[in-house]
Amino acid sequence: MKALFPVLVVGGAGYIGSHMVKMLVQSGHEVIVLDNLSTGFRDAVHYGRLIEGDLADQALLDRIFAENSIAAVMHFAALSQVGESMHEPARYYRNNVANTQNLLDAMLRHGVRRFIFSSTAAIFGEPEASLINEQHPQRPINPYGRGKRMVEEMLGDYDRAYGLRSVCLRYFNAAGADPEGELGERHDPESHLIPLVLQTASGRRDHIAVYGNDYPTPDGTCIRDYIHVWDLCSAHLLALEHLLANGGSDIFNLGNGTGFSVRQIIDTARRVTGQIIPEIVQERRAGDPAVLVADSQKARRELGWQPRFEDLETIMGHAWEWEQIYTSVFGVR
Ligand SMILES: NC(=O)c1ccc[n+]([C@@H]2O[C@H](COP(=O)([O-])OP(=O)(O)OC[C@H]3O[C@@H](n4cnc5c(N)ncnc54)[C@H](O)[C@@H]3O)[C@@H](O)[C@H]2O)c1
Ligand SMILES: O=c1ccn([C@@H]2O[C@H](COP(=O)(O)OP(=O)(O)O[C@H]3O[C@H](CO)[C@H](O)[C@H](O)[C@H]3O)[C@@H](O)[C@H]2O)c(=O)[nH]1
Repeated sequence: MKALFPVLVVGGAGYIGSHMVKMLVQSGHEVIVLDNLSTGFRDAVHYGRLIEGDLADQALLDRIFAENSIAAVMHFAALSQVGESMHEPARYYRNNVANTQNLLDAMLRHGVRRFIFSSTAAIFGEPEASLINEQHPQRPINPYGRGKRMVEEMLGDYDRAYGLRSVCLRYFNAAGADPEGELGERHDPESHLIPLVLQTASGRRDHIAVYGNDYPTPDGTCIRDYIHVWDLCSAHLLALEHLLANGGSDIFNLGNGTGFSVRQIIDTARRVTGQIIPEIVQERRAGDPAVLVADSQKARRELGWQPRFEDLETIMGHAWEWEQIYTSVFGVR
C-alpha cells in the first residue's frame, strides 16, 4: 500500500535513515527528510527532499507539518553510542527523549497520528533468556537504553490518550550496506565493531580493539545479533503499511536470531577481506551487556517480515564493498 502523502523521515541523512529513504522512494513513496546533520551527511540523501534543521526547533516542526500533509513519520534521529551515553547522559536524554516529545507534540498539533520509532535491544539490559522476545523484562543498563525505553512508554500513553498510533522497532545491531553499493555506514567518529574491523582491513586503522575477553561467553568476547540494514528497512516498510491499513500500535524485536562474538566477527572479516587484521584486547567498554540475541518470530508472523540477507558473510561482504567504494570515491585515508 502506498501513502497518498509524503512520509517524513527524521534522521534520514544518517546510516539507517538514508537506506530507508532509498527504499521508500523505490517503493513509490514521496519522502521529506529532516536532519540536523549532526551525525548524518548531506550527500547521503540521494533521494527525497532534505530540510536541514533540528527537532528542538518547534517553529520549524510546525512549518513542516503545516506546509506538507504528512502521512506518517519515521523517527531515526538520536544519539546512539552506548559508551558515550554513560558519560554524557544529559545530551542523551535531551536529544533522544525531550526532542522526540517535541516531534510527537508537533504531530498532535497537526493531526498526524502514524509514527515508526527506532528503538533498540539496549532497552533489555542483561538478558535472562538466550533469545530475547518482546515480553522479555526490560532493565536497561545505560542511559541510551533507558531513554529509548522512556519513549516507548511515552508512545503507549500518547496512543491511549491521543490516538497516536506507533510501531516501535527494536533493532539489535544494524550492519551491512546498500546491496547496490550506493550507501553505507558512515559514523564519524565510528564506534561500531563491523565498520571499525573493515577500516582496519582497508588500512585506515592499524588494529581493532577487542573490548574485554573475560565475559561469560564461549570465547570471552561479547555476543551480538547483526541484522542487515536493508532487512531493517523492509520491516519499516511493512510497519508503515500496517499503520496505513489502520493497524494498531505494536512493538517488534528485529534481529537474525543468531549471535556472533567479537572474535567471530574479526575472523569473518579476515575471511571476507583476505586481509590480516591485527587485534588488541582492551578493557571492557562501560555499559555493554555480554550477550544480546533477538527472537524476531513476532515480526515474521504478524508483519510478514522475511529478511533477505541473514548470512553474516553477506552482511560483511556488503559492508566491505562499501568500505572500498567509500575510501576510493571519497579519497578517505
Ligand atoms: N546502528 C545501530 O546498530 C542501531 C541499533 C539500534 C537502534 N538504532 C537506532 O536507530 C536510529 C538510527 O541509527 P543510525 O545508526 O542510523 O544513526 P546515525 O547517527 O547514522 O543517524 C541519526 C541521524 O539523526 C540525525 N539527528 C540526530 N539528532 C537530531 C536532531 N535533534 N534533529 C534532527 N536530526 C537529528 C543525525 O544527524 C543523523 O543523520 C537511532 O535512533 C538509533 O538509536 C541504531
Ligand atoms: O572497537 C570496538 C567496537 C565494539 N566492540 C564490541 O563489539 C560489540 C558491538 O559493539 P557496537 O558498538 O558495534 O554495537 P553495540 O552493541 O554497542 O550497540 C548497537 O546495538 C545496540 C543495541 O544492542 C544499540 O542500539 C546501539 O545503538 C547500536 O550501536 C560490543 O560488544 C563492543 O564492546 C569492540 O570490541 N571493539
